[in-house]
Amino acid sequence: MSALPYDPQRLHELAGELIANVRELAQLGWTPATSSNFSSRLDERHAAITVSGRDKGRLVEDDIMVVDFDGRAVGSDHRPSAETLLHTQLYRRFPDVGCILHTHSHNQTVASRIFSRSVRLKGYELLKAFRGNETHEAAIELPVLPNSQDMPTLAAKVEGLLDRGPLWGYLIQGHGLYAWGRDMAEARRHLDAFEFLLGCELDLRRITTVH
Ligand SMILES: CSC[C@@H](O)[C@@H](O)C(=O)COP(=O)(O)O
Ligand SMILES: [Zn+2]
Repeated sequence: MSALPYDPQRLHELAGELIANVRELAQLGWTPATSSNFSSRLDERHAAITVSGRDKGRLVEDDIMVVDFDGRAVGSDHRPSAETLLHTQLYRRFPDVGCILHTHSHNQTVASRIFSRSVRLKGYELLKAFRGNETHEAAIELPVLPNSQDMPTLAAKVEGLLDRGPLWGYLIQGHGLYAWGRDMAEARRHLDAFEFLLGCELDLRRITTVH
């Protein structure tokens, strides 16, 4: 029996899934210069999360560590992602959140600087990619938060947003996107949909500006 307070076999499986998915995201250019961080819920008290500062395009199993929901390293002395609190706050608050993906793509970064408070996504068939949306006639808000290096400040702003209604993600100004879901597949779907729709919104802005 393992002395660890989590299931090491489950950690191994989740690490494999994180590594495979993050590699794809890195190949898309969404994790430049060691940016971005990723996690999966391990159980009701622990998450597997990327070690801070690692090259997300070249992750190996040692680059995935365990934290408890207070953000403390468990079973290793690695330093967890600088933004661990933005992950653990979602795991604590929503028992059905199973995976959180944070990326710094070009579209996400540009959009986060152009749209000041939120991006309203409306009239797209792809809105149905977001859990709970059945029709393109819906509109969803992607909030934009001011950036901060102070994670408790950022996390408090996120809590305020979460109090207002359902969210699938948020942008941080000049920084990137957080998206989540019940599992990796759903979190990827939400992340991919946000990326695609932000690209559309940026193109629409360009076209409108040219004419
Ligand atoms: C390399 S700058 C990006 C970081 O400051 C941060 O925003 C980020 O996404 C990655 O931080 P990390 O501590 O590796 O999880
Ligand atoms: Zn970041």
